[in-house]
Amino acid sequence: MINLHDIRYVRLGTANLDDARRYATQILGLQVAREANGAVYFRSDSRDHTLCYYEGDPRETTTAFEVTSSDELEHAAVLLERNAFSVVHGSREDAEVRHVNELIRFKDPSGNNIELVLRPHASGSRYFPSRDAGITGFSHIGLRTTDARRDEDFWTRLANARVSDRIGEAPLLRIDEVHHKIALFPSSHAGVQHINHQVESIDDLMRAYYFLRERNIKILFGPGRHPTSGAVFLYFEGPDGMTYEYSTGVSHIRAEDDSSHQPRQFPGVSSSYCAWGSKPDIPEFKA
Ligand SMILES: O=C/C=C/C(C(=O)O)=C(/O)C(=O)O
Ligand SMILES: [Fe+2]
Repeated sequence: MINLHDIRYVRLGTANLDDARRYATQILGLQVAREANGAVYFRSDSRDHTLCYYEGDPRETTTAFEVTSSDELEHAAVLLERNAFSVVHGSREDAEVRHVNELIRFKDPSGNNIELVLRPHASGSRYFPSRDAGITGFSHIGLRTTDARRDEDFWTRLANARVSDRIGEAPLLRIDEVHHKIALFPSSHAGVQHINHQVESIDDLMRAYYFLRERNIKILFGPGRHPTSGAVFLYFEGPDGMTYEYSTGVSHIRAEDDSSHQPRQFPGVSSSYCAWGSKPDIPEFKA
């Protein structure tokens, strides 16, 4: 079993690094950790970085998960290879660029780029956001899947993910007590579908709504409440067509309830995505 300890960072190629930097700081509100070798690293919490934009193809998206020991990393590599996934061991330079001690890379069955990293760096300095967006940290991603059942099997059988709920064929998967850290949304192609940051309160979310509208940032969904995790959310458009989400109040499934938790099946209708009646302008969320 691949033991995913936590989601760690997303790496995104971009054709315009200046625009991406401006957006990530002035709109999203993240802190620049550093700029180096054609890449900008952003912090959202106490970690070294949780987002990296680099000069490259915007269709190239990568998600990293932390594993907790060298044995776990090696075990994951062996298990993946045994199941016919091709695994690349990151070089020393790859690890340095990612501010981790070691990593392996592979593609999930849909072709999503996944990295497993060992000892990703923490930061000794306090997170100091570029604007007061109320961000408390990077929390989850939506991943596109070309076959939701197959990929649910991959994440839950080969790795330690568990299904918290499903909307239609889309599973929301947890790897710790948080309702979900990965959500798989059916699509014709692979790639990160959305990037979630938690904010402190509904006030932050509503402040963001007016802030974004004033700056002509396209609101894609919300404000609303997800019936699944109970989180209040707002989705909006980022550089290169990426979707960003702020949400607050995501539910937890406590360790003592983990084995008895029964995923709920929500139908693929709009009220399963938002309990308040907001309609998504996001293809993967359209009922
Ligand atoms: O619309 C479906 C999304 C559900 C949730 C949730 O329950 O919080 C997400 O955050 C998501 O996967 O986007
Ligand atoms: Fe989300």
